Amino acid sequence: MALITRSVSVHFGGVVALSDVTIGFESGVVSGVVGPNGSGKTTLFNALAGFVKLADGTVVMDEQPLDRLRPYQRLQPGILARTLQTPRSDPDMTVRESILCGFYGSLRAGMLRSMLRTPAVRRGEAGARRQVDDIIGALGLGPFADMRVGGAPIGIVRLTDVGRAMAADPKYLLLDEPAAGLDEEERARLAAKIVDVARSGVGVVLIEHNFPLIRLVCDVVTVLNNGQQIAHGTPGEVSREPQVVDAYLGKGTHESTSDDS
Ligand SMILES: Nc1ncnc2c1ncn2[C@@H]1O[C@H](COP(=O)(O)OP(=O)(O)OP(=O)(O)O)[C@@H](O)[C@H]1O
Repeated sequence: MALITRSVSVHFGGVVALSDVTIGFESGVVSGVVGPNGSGKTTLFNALAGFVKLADGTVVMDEQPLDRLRPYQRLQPGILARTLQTPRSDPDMTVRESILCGFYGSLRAGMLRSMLRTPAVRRGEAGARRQVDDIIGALGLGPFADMRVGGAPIGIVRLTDVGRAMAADPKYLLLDEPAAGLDEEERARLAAKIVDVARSGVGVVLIEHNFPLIRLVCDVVTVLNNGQQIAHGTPGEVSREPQVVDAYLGKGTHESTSDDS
């Protein structure tokens, strides 16, 4: 099972944001996407989620083409979830409420059953609350659970956004720089949870600038440059590719990456 872009190109006027990109993001795997600023990483997520028009190519999930599905049809609980580079949680919600929102679609029980609070509705809510507690615990958000998102530090806001996306129980989880602004401890917890989620069968795709984090969590990495895929392989393999070093990692990193596998 995989989420695949096949020969995808995206243009913004004269700007070629993606050019003939074919990548498969597999279930149960953490796939990294790296590249310099403006290389097309977020556009790739927008192409997967249906937020941009493809100039060419197609997006396929588990052998089904997604091209006719609009973003709200792709970003459904149990299908696809994503976080944005700049989280957009409601600032007046608490961290716990915000994560609980991730369950919203899977809890939709119809107005009448919800109003009557039938046993099935109550069981669904209780199950969701338990899972929220698990996510809060795994991401270390316990001390912040009742804090308003609007008053929380950026690292907590970002982790809340990741928690909300995880709560949607997606088949594929797209994380756009989720570790930006996190301290070392938060990053380590996030890394462990990402790997956990992938091992439970979810295909996790991670845009990340921090290469040590990529090494820690990613099974495979794709490197983009100027909208083109310039490398694909394990973190160790791609970090040894001269064109990746030149385009992204910076000269002088050959030595520091050479003992990696
Ligand atoms: N809505 C848009 N309209 C016009 N140009 C855009 C739009 N979105 C992206 N671009 C351009 O497409 C190219 C790829 O941008 P994209 O945001 O995908 O890169 P990125 O790798 O995610 O960058 P960053 O690391 O800075 O987030 C850039 O040249 C960018 O300026």
